[in-house]
Amino acid sequence: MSELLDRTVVAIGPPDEGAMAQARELQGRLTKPAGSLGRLEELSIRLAGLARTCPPPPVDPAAVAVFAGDHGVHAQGVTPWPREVTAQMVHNFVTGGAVVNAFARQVGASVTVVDVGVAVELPPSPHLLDRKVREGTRDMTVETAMTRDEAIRAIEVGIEVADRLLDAGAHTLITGDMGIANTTPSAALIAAFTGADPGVVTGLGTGIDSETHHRKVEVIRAALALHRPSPQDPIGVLACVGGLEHAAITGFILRAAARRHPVILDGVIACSAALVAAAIAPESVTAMVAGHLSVEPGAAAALAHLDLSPLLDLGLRLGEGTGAVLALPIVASAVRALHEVATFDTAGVTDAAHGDASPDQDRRNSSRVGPMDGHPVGAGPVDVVNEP
Ligand SMILES: Cc1cc2ncn([C@H]3O[C@H](COP(=O)(O)O)[C@@H](O)[C@H]3O)c2cc1C
Ligand SMILES: O=C(O)c1cccnc1
Repeated sequence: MSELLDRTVVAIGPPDEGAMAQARELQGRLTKPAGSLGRLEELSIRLAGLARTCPPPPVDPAAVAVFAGDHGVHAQGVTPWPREVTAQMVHNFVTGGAVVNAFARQVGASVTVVDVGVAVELPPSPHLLDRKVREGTRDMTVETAMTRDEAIRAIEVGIEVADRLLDAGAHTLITGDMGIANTTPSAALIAAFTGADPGVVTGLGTGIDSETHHRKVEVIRAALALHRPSPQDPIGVLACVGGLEHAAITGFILRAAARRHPVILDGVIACSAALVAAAIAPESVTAMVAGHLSVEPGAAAALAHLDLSPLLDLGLRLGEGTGAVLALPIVASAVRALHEVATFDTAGVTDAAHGDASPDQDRRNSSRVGPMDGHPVGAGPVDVVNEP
């Protein structure tokens, strides 16, 4: 591996059972029926285990990193879009015009754009991190997409970007990607790690006809037959059939896990990179939050393999980080509940389990539930309860 990657992997540890037990117990005391927040309760407990404290820190601020790279396998006709669109979209990201920019503004997340392997030289921009490892991968049906060294250097780019964003104050990281043809290496990685047939985990990407889909599946079969990558050697798999942005996202996830911050996964590209991260460091899964379920069939296969369930299912098939950004307010709300919701004892609400509402008037008046006490009902305008 490399010194930086080694250090990152060694720092990844198990969830803190004590903090999880505390969060579970606190969820049971909040003024709501036990279990009524469904999967948000499980999520809050998991995030307490990750942070080793209950309640875990608020998820804001959040930062998206969009890793961009090109793909040699584009030459095999696996996508209708010309390769130039990767560079053109990078320009769109840095000028704030892509979907991920709009969605990130909606939720108050920052967007950082990283060139880890775009095939052409990009004009310098104060909004673009130039971390190009090489100008696109090689064609995986002919040779390995990357050398091992290139794959490791791209992983290190992801580690460095995670550090940069966390050091700048981000609490939650969000994965983003851009790379025309990148659903092909994603499906290849997913087939390699899950053992699923490429015909089952390969989707339509940006939108292809059935003839192109057939070709895409055969291209993936050919690459896997050529390299016979072993999941026991995750970096080898990544180098043979992955992409530079997949490698960077792998490093980004590993560093988030090492520093015990949540990382929200976007669609099929992120899910395939998450398989690489989990194969390198199984405990990194603790830090992963599945933002949404991409239409790409490989995403469901990867998430099942990781035992993660997606928060949203909106029929998205875009990438860039869009689905993960949309999930951010849900993750934030899950944590906020542990910080702000009153407990049965402090709020004077009768708990079905104990039947003993606290009648203590002082405590009731200082609780966060019932702040409208004292307002005559129906007598003119009433102050809003929540500050914005
Ligand atoms: C205009 C445009 C914006 C995008 N934003 C994300 N993707 C997404 O689509 C591409 C993967 O699909 P495929 O494997 O079929 O080429 C990636 O660039 C991914 O980020 C886009 C694609 C296009 C065309
Ligand atoms: O799931 C994704 O992220 C995705 C799906 C189709 C095309 N690009 C990205």
